[in-house]
Amino acid sequence: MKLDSISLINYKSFSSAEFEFDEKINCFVGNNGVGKTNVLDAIYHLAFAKSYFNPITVQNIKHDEDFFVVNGNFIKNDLEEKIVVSAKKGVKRVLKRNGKIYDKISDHIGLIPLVIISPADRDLITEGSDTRRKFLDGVISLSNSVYLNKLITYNKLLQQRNALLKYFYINRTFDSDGLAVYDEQLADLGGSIHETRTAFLQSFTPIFRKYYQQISRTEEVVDIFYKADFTNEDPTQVLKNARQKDLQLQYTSVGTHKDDLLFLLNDHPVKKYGSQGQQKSFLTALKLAQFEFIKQESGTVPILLLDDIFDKLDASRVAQIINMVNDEQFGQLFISDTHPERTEEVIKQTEQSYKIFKL
Ligand SMILES: Nc1ncnc2c1ncn2[C@@H]1O[C@H](COP(=O)(O)OP(=O)(O)OP(=O)(O)O)[C@@H](O)[C@H]1O
Repeated sequence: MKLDSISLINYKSFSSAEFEFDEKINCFVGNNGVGKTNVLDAIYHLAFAKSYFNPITVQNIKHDEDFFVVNGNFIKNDLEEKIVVSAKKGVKRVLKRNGKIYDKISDHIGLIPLVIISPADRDLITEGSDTRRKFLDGVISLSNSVYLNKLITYNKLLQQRNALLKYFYINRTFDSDGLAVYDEQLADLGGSIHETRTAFLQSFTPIFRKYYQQISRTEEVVDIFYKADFTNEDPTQVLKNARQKDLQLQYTSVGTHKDDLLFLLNDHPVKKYGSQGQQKSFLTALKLAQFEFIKQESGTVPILLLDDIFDKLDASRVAQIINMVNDEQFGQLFISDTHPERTEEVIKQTEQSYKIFKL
């Protein structure tokens, strides 16, 4: 998977720009705010039809303009893939592949395998459990559409059960059988979602730990603990036990929609006890494990975007990361950094072809 070139019109800070890329390493360097991350985000936009940083599409249109267009020329399996994503104020965004507009944008997801590692990933550590579930579900769903459908159905049922709880509360009524219908279905789907997540984490966690070890080269031990309501107990019983509480709360307080991942460093929460560099290493290892999974499942080497990767990491960890991604199992890289000299020095050591774009 290679990106040959992109052009941007009215994308964030850019009025108009074109870039022709090296097939291995591409670096964007320059001061804060010059648009390095914006270029990476434009590439992300081509793969996922949305920004990694700003989910509100129109806010990615350059200030005082009405539209943006991002054009990318990829090569996948020796074939050209011309992807164009555009958005206009007041109109739905449009995504085209080789001149043909997608009816369903979701059909595009997966065509351009891509992983981004960015300071914004810290949300995975600092934000609520939904951020971590999204990450987990995103990786699993890429190769498991049955799982994705189960998640969608589970969420629909959950909304219906919550509406029923609200109805009971407002009307001071209760219908045990009515609730039981939802409980059974939620327990069934939730139990299966829990099983898939457990099995996934069993294979994902060792890979993640391997990457953390490679980055840190220390005795530090990291782990991911899966915190779930539907464990060994019968999920129907778990839901039943929570009924009184749910009726008061008017929503379903237990289930797979409450699952969380606890990120641990030497048995302690990395959020509380990890240094900034350790947290960044943790997140980088998570994303590299995600990369390995996507590669396995798609059979294509994903594009890797490393946004501000050198920030907060010591020289040894930076060198380890660059060594790792220099390995032939990694493909084309896009890196952003504020220090041109530092970037070039590190990149030269890889003895790979590279291009530096001074913005
Ligand atoms: N819709 C928009 N229209 C115009 N400018 C925008 C828009 N969205 C973001 N920007 C501008 O883009 C700039 C940020 O660019 P970017 O995040 O790419 O910087 P960077 O070079 O990566 O900086 P840093 O080194 O601080 O990470 C800011 O000046 C911001 O105001």
